[in-house]
Amino acid sequence: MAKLNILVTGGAGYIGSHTVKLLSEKGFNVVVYDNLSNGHREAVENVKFVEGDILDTERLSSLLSEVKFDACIHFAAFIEVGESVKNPLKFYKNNVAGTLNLLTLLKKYNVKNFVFSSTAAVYGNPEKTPIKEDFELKPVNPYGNTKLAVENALRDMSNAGEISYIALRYFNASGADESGLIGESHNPETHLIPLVLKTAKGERESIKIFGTDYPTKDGTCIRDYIHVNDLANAHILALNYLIEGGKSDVFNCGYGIGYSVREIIDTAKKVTGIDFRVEETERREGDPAVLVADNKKIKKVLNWKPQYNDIEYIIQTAWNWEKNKRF
Ligand SMILES: NC(=O)c1ccc[n+]([C@@H]2O[C@H](COP(=O)([O-])OP(=O)(O)OC[C@H]3O[C@@H](n4cnc5c(N)ncnc54)[C@H](O)[C@@H]3O)[C@@H](O)[C@H]2O)c1
Ligand SMILES: O=c1ccn([C@@H]2O[C@H](COP(=O)(O)OP(=O)(O)O[C@H]3O[C@H](CO)[C@H](O)[C@H](O)[C@H]3O)[C@@H](O)[C@H]2O)c(=O)[nH]1
Repeated sequence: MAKLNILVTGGAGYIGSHTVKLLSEKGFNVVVYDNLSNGHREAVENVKFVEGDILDTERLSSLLSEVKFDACIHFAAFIEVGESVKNPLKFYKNNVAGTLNLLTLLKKYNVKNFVFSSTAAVYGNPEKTPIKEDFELKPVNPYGNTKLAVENALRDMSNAGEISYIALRYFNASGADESGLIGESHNPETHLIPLVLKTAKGERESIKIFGTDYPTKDGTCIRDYIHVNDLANAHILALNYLIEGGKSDVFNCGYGIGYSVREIIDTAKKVTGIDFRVEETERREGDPAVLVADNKKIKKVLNWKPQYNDIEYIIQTAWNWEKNKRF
């Protein structure tokens, strides 16, 4: 059977590059389309790479007319919540206008299957935990609003028969591939685990705990950290489901287990064997106290099975990467 052609926007980024590696291993023919605004060319050395922007209609059209794609997995976006509050237009332009441009061209070239990177940020400050997909969607920052806007567009397009899509609402992506060849490398880095490990490495003086007065067991925020390769696998399952004719849907991606900021720091000290400085500071604006996924739906419908659900393994793989980063 001929290999299926998959367009991966933002494939040179953190989650994208792990998914691209798995797609290649599973026998898909991958083309990465990325403008390298935050991605790394070295992260996708073994697949076809096109440097381009999702807002660049000409470049994208030329690729779509050259290759007949069976599906698109769309990671390309700006991701930093704090920056989205300061510069919302930049986020609406890239995450919403960019995605609408991509969807317009996919429609023109008859690419009907679409997997979208959504986020737990669409839930805002949920009243209950764990969070189910049918909870109210009320983002508390522009980043979350841009992701919800795209989810809405996809639902309406799907209802009109224009597309079949899966939106995956990621909780906290973390860890790195065991090969040590790819891993998380954001600039600036704002995510807790890489920042903690940079502190262990001596690259930063201390790790700051943003808020110790949350209504949680130890006063710090709780998150659901999912290994990036379990997330990558969710994309493969979503893709196969759509290709086999599955109907459009939305799924949480998380383990359903929460760890506090203090627990992450303690585990990092254990895994690295290094003691480092921890500072307790004010809350960071807009951080919900607890974000933990109810993952029953993705397990049931896509038969997703977590393989790396172990916080020590997650931090160990992130540490292996952090010590020997290639980019
Ligand atoms: N990291 C997380 O914990 C997390 C959580 C929820 C959702 N997400 C979503 O997952 C996706 C991937 O996140 P990530 O952590 O891998 O981020 P990342 O920044 O590492 O990857 C995003 C990639 O998209 C590219 N890109 C951005 N704008 C582009 C454009 N206009 N045209 C072409 N390429 C463009 C960047 O160069 C980068 O390679 C994003 O859509 C993000 O919103 C991430
Ligand atoms: O130096 C730091 C960095 C983070 N934190 C805390 O650690 C937790 C995790 O923070 P991250 O920045 O690593 O991740 P977030 O939960 O804020 O956000 C991530 O997951 C969200 C979905 O849950 C969104 O998708 C978002 O884009 C993505 O960055 C939060 O309580 C945060 O306050 C600290 O205490 N100190």
